[in-house]
Amino acid sequence: MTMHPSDGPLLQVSNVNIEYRTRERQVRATHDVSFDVWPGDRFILLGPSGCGKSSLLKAAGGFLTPRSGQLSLAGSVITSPGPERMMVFQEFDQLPPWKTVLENVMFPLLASRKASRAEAKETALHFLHKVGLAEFADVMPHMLSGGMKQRVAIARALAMKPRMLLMDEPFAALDALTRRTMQEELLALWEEERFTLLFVTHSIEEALVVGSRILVLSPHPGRVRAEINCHQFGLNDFGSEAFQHAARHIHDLLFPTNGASPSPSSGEETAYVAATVHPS
Ligand SMILES: Nc1ncnc2c1ncn2[C@@H]1O[C@H](COP(=O)(O)OP(=O)(O)OP(=O)(O)O)[C@@H](O)[C@H]1O
Repeated sequence: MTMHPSDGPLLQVSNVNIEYRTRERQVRATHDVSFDVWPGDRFILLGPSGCGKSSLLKAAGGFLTPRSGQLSLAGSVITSPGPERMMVFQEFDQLPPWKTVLENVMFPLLASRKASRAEAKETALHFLHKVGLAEFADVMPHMLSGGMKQRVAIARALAMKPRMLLMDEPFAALDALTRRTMQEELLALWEEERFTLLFVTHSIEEALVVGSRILVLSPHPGRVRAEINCHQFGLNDFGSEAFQHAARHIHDLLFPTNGASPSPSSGEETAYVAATVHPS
């Protein structure tokens, strides 16, 4: 990581409107979404199905262009995918099945000409070791469990030393225990590598555990509902009163009752979560 926090946000998302147009219809996925991700942030996009989380992640990845507004990485407008933004998806089939685990991790390093074959192998083995899979380097992906495949995908992304790691519900298809372990491992990797993370989830608990900041989105089209600081929570806080309170608070933001706008900044709530709520 070469950027210093004083250099400004790493990712700037400004008034982004994303639309999909098919022959039959036009779908507005996001409306006027703005947020900043700073170097070293673990920034979460949280919201119900259809609020445009994946669309925003794809736009940050350079896989789609917003109808209006813009996304910039370190001041340069994002117009296409690039090796400095690596993506990890939810699906277990993101690893080409004809390549071994090692070849899978080496592939982006070789394809982007970032490393010679020997360097790529060394880096790939280093990151496979970090995710606990060095012994599986010569195995084919179909012989791995879902969690192991996700670990390979994470190793493959981190091996590129990206400026930003983009993760689209990477643990959503895993069983609860594996999901918890993977969250733990991701946080341990972050402690070591301090990468900048943009992470999509629809789980409030996962957002609070994995994130340092949460952008809460409301659906149809996706709008910013609130921004919440949550760096104080870790895996050991799951059952704590403060954690439960923060989770309830986010739940109320996502599902306001009687159309009322919840007020997060009143009284005792501020002791648990620092939030900026945006008017609906
Ligand atoms: N390729 C596409 N063509 C047309 N509409 C799309 C396309 N991709 C997404 N959409 C629509 O855009 C909206 C936002 O979708 P998106 O996948 O970004 O939301 P999401 O919050 O990630 O949802 P989920 O949690 O269900 O994945 C939805 O209404 C969806 O139907």
